[in-house]
Amino acid sequence: MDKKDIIEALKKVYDPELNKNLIELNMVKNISEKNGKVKVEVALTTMACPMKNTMKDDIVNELSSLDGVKEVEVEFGEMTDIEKQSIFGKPESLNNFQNTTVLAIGSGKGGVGKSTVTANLAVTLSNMGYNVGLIDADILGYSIPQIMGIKEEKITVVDESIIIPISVEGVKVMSMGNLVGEDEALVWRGPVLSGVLNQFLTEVYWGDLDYLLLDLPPGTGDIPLSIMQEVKEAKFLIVTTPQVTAKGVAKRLGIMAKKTNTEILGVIENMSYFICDNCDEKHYIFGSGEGEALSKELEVDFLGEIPLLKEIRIGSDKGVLITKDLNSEIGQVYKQISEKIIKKS
Ligand SMILES: Nc1ncnc2c1ncn2[C@@H]1O[C@H](COP(=O)(O)OP(=O)(O)OP(=O)(O)O)[C@@H](O)[C@H]1O
Repeated sequence: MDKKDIIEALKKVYDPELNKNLIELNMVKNISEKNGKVKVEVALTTMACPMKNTMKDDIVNELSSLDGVKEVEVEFGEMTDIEKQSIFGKPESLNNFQNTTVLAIGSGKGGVGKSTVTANLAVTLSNMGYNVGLIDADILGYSIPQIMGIKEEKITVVDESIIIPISVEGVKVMSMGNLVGEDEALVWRGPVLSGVLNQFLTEVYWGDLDYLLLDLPPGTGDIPLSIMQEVKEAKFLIVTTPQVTAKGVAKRLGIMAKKTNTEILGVIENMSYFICDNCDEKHYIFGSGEGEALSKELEVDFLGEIPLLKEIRIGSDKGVLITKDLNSEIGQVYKQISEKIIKKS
């Protein structure tokens, strides 16, 4: 039996998601044959690949049709990070973002208001006269279109290759939510998600930006890590709430940033206090001082406290940005935080 025949047969087996054959994708790591028994070792982009069984069946079918093959064994392994990058690409070194400050906004826990803070920071920076872009890097759990009132809008693609972001309140926005239907089931794999983010970074026509904000998924998963490792220009902002539990998990993100030598611009505490309608006093209902304590523990700046406001919640439910008016009370809170960011970036 000639190995060349086996390779030719494997060229007929495609990764259904990537639409390329196994040889082209360099997925076949080893082929052995003894007395009509063929063993093929295949490296997948992830062991959780939902197409594993389909690929196995295809390999068995193709190889069984070769003369002399009596038995086919398929063994799966996983590609190395470098091999994955050769398939999905790496973000370019942000060539067209030479004069852009990239701000990656992360949190430990979900629900601390990171997306709300990102959207309002973007609008505030834009109101202060800067050119601002925003990438919803929470590819599957996107909420930026809802918060910014652009749920119904669709991204424009010119000449099948130039992707034009949506403009809202002067901010250019790119979110998966404007590319797919709201309830569309997205069962994507880690490397594919990173691939989408790379595309957002490299294939979208952003023009000249002063600031590019990335709304990260919560926690310390693949996306925050790949940004820390690959988007060297990114500076991190950590959003937390006054609860001790939120601080604990946010700290892990900070530690991850430190380990990867990623700059942390500072910590923002959201939902810090509630101003009572009747007595006009600040009530620290979730506790106080945890955001500042986190910044001290991470040895980074504390950038400010954002109040818990009914209007903020209503605003994001309705897609109305509360910081549209830079001179409003909340507009001023965001302006002060933005000024600190500008100074440090
Ligand atoms: N300062 C605030 N005052 C009142 N409500 C707020 C405030 N910040 C955020 N919210 C509300 O909290 C909810 C969660 O906010 P958001 O979606 O921004 O959180 P998140 O941290 O991005 O969550 P996830 O990471 O899980 O997507 C929303 O309903 C939002 O309107």
